[in-house]
Amino acid sequence: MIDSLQLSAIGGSFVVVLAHTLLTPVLTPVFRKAADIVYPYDQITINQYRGQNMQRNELYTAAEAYLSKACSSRASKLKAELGKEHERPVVTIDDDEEVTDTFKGSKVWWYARKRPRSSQTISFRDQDDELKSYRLTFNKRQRKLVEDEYLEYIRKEGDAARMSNQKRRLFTNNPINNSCPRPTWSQVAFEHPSIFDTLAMDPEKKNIIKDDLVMFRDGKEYYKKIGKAWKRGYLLYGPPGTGKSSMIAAIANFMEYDVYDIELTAVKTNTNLRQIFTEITSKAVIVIEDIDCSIDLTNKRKEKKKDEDDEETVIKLPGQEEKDESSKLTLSGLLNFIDGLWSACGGERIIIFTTNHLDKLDPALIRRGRMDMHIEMSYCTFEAFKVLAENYLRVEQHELFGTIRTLLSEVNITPADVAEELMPKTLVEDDAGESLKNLIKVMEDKKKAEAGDAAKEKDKLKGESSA
Ligand SMILES: Nc1ncnc2c1ncn2[C@@H]1O[C@H](COP(=O)(O)OP(=O)(O)OP(=O)(O)O)[C@@H](O)[C@H]1O
Ligand SMILES: [Mg+2]
Repeated sequence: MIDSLQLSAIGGSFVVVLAHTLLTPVLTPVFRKAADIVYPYDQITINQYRGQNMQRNELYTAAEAYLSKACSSRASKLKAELGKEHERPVVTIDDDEEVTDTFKGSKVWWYARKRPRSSQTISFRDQDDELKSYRLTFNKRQRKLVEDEYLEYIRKEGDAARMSNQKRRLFTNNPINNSCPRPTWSQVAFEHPSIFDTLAMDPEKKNIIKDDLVMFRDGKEYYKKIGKAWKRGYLLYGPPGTGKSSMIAAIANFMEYDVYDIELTAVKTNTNLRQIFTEITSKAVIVIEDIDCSIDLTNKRKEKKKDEDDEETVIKLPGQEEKDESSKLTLSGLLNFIDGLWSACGGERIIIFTTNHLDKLDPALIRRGRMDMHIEMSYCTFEAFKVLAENYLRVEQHELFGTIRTLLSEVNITPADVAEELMPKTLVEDDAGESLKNLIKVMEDKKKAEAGDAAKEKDKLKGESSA
């Protein structure tokens, strides 16, 4: 009979691992029965990390949030930290403290444990020299209720509490060097204010993206049914200042996910990449910005014969020596995390690449299925301008809108440049007409400059052909 279990949540199902038996197998049934009468309880241990301490155990995180919400009032030893938006301190039960909970009329005991990490244990979190866990104790008769219903209930309630309590976080991977040979993450509170309403782009396009995100968020069962990992890839491309980073923030805010901003140049090998990926929890937006600057794929591809396998292409990091073959990050390594076997670890993840140069990327990296949706962030259209005018000037209509519409169809101006002109020059100034006139002047100057450039180019071509 198993009396003590270790438990982890992996991709939606619980895996029960035999930890040790409190009663030895040699006990006779009669003796066992007597022992059950003396101590009729079973225990489940929920460790903070699972799998050689490589991955966070999401059941632990959920239990922590659940206990904070539902049981902390019954504990006498508590710890407090600031929650979302610094609004109110969030109180959780302290280490070595026990609280009780009741589920469907049955009482259970939660005990928060902490013990020192042994020197042999591998950790990618150098700051953690202690292993934490919860020990859940319950009457043997409630074993089925706990395993089948209570733990799932804890996970759901805990996840909901975590979302409403916790500040969302922005993670970035630290560079690997002699003093820090293993990949680690740094984190800060994610407080970017960009949302879909403030994003300047065609409302129709915006709605398509929002619908796609909602489909993804609610699609756990669907993804399972079709046998696909629960993840979605978006490729954002367009010139600088068209809102790619703002779109990432809007997606993260819309989904209420944490953001993992991966600095590929700080990753040296496929092993490092695997280590940082396995640390990422679910409900995450994984971002690789300016992917064309982080990696150099095209030159290598050109050197390769056409029929060679794309996926063996070496990703050459800036400054990395050609001869440095031992420490390399390969395209196959990166693809493995986007849609290989490792991509299914964690679940509910959005992967976003951004680039200013779509043509510089290897087609293997951005093919549909890997990057499911390609989103062009374009120069400012009239529809996008109206969003900015509403946000910055609080005007929906103005007599100058007609002129602006015409100019926007004639010159390429980024939403960032339009936003700059619409921004009042002083905090007290609130003259929409003045800001719109400034914008018109900037666009007219741009138009003249472009016309001058075109004329010069024409003259040059004429000169060349007559020579
Ligand atoms: N589509 C947009 N909607 C709203 N604001 C925008 C938009 N595009 C740009 N901006 C404004 O311009 C600033 C720069 O935009 P952002 O950083 O999102 O551009 P980007 O496409 O990521 O540029 P880069 O390619 O240089 O990284 C933002 O802080 C925002 O204020
Ligand atoms: Mg950007």
